Amino acid sequence: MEIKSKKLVTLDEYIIQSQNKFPGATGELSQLLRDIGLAAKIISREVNKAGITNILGVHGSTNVHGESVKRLDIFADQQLISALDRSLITCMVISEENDGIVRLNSEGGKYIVYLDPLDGSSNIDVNVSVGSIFSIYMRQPRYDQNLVEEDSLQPGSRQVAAGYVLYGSSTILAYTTGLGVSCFTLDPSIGEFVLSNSGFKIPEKGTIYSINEGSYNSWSQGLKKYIKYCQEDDPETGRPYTARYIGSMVADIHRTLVKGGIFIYPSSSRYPNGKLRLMYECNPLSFIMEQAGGTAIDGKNRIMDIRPEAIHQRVPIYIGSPENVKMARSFLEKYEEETVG
Ligand SMILES: O=P(O)(O)OC[C@H]1O[C@](O)(COP(=O)(O)O)[C@@H](O)[C@@H]1O
Ligand SMILES: [Mg+2]
Ligand SMILES: [Mg+2]
Repeated sequence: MEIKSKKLVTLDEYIIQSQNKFPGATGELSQLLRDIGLAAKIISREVNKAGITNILGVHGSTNVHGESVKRLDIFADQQLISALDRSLITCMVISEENDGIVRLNSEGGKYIVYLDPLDGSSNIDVNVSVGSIFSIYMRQPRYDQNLVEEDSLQPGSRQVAAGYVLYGSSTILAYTTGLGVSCFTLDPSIGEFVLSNSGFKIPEKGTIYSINEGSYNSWSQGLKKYIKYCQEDDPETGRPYTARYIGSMVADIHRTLVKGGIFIYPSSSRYPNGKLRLMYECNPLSFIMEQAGGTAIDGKNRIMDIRPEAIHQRVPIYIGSPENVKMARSFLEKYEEETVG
């Protein structure tokens, strides 16, 4: 009997095939994505054996947001930065774990990379999925080639690529260069990310809502009414929406992409501008979401159109299936008008 096995396409092969479609491409962005893929494998290996290697627990420092840093946060940060530094393509990195801009050895490098090296750190010690997020920009062409702040503060619409790695029951890497979303699964037996889905699309509408309901009392009237709407019977299914909240944004967004629905991190009295960071959480995941056919807004406006003012700035986010986000927005608008009027 003839056994036909499906041809596996690895991340590296896929990146090279995609690059070959653009004869003028220098191959630098492809190299950068492969560097991130390599760092992701090392982080994945460490996450998987975290319980036996003494890498769990706190590092003892706090980051720029005043959050307690975990050892795995630092490990992931170092792996990603050194992978990016090796190939001399990236001039600077901005990471959740570093207060300022990290300048790399290649001052003339074309690319600027934003990183959330380990997303969902509060879940590390309890064996719940965590992730890494990356967002890639090009520096502006100019004669003096000086690195200036404006290079690091470009709106999300200028991202040239973005993606995430989810260290879950399997390790998944998803990325976009603006031509759709491609997903890969790490096959531990061969140590390679293997293509599992290209042209990934989110359902137009879903019946899952995802929000930390602990801060209910400080939500806006419109948000309270929208969540109440989600808890009532949906006219199409005859049932209320399902609530799901993991507490690692990458994992919550990955589920939203696969199943549809909405993920919300709103402003509240504790976090007047929301908790999540524009440049290394919201912009890259919004780019992925839009490329998969979804929507991402701050309550009113498109996340990727926000003009950033600071590298660690926060923003509220409503992200997911287009119909769900549209409905949430209409509730926010309606009740804002009533409050104002
Ligand atoms: O515990 P909360 O307030 O619901 O916040 C959860 C959110 O915070 C984050 O953990 C922040 O990410 P970091 O772990 O990278 O700081 C998101 O992943 C998640 O969506
Ligand atoms: Mg995070
Ligand atoms: Mg983090």
